[in-house]
Amino acid sequence: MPPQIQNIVFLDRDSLPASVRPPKFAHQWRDYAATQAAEVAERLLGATIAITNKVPVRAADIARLPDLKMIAVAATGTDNVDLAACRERGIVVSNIRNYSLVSVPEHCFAMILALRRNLRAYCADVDAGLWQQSKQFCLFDHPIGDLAGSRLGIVGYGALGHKVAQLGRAFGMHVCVASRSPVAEPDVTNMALDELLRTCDVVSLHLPLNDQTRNMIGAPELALMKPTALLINTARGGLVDEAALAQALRQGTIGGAGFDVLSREPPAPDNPLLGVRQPNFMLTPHVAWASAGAMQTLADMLVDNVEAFVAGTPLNAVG
Ligand SMILES: NC(=O)C1=CN([C@@H]2O[C@H](COP(=O)(O)OP(=O)(O)OC[C@H]3O[C@@H](n4cnc5c(N)ncnc54)[C@H](O)[C@@H]3O)[C@@H](O)[C@H]2O)C=CC1
Ligand SMILES: O=C(O)C(=O)CO
Repeated sequence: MPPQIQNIVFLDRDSLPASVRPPKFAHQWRDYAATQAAEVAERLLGATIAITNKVPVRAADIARLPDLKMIAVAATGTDNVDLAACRERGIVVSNIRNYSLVSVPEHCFAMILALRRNLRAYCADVDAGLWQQSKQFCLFDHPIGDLAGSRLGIVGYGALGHKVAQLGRAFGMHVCVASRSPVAEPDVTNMALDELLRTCDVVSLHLPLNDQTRNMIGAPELALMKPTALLINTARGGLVDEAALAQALRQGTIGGAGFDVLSREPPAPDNPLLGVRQPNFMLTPHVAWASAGAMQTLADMLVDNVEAFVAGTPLNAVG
């Protein structure tokens, strides 16, 4: 029997500026630069393998795609795919693991250091000519903190949580973890989420978005945090109630926040966090993963996943 030709469709090719090698099996490949939610089913018609970075593939799409056998997610997070509908239909969903273990933690610490040392406020002062008017050699008008000796709280202790903890220790921070099961590591203090929020100086989120974690940080949780504490979110926007965070930042009930993700991306103009123009809030456009090296590793792993599926030995299956 001749081998079946796989029909591969990449829904958002422009979201991965890296070289994607052709898979080593008979196939037809179609790229779309970007795809709107309403176009998904039509574009995947006849596809056996779908590739998506962030385009949603929902139950209603899956119901219209009898040929679909695999969804290769070009990311770690699979919250854009209806995993239950895929399970029901026997569609294999794979993700990319451990590709950004340098890029994301370094992005977290870029934000933590910038916020703790008030770099945005100082750079704005220099841009506004305030240093030139200073009566002494330095201009000191915003508080600066050190990381050494402070508490780093990590929520979700998987691949990225571990790496962020390692960097935290290198900065002399004491690592506290809120995870689903206690961590047996001598230099980690296990805590319930409430205690972690109450006692940590920096809180960094590293867990997937799902029905259990959606909006897990809302007004009551933010109210537990120290007025000097920083909240860092490079995981998923839906983990945090954005209106409640905007209010906490405006009222100064937390020290600051560094976010790389929002509940909807690209964000709607009325996203409450877009309106927070304060130096103690930093927002980056979902690029923590996007060092050139991490993106190329991801692209290579993506094709590994597709090849493994076609060989009958799926890799990184989710759900
Ligand atoms: N901003 C960016 O560019 C990137 C964002 N991400 C996000 O980071 C997330 C984490 O990535 P990894 O660490 O690689 O994933 P991972 O699967 O290695 O770790 C996730 C951890 O969260 C834990 N967890 C799940 N539910 C929990 C709960 N309710 N309470 C406490 N812990 C819980 C899991 O047990 C696991 O240890 C991804 O799901 C993705 O959404 C990942 C890569 C890049
Ligand atoms: O890998 C992920 O989950 C990301 O968010 C990067 O796209």
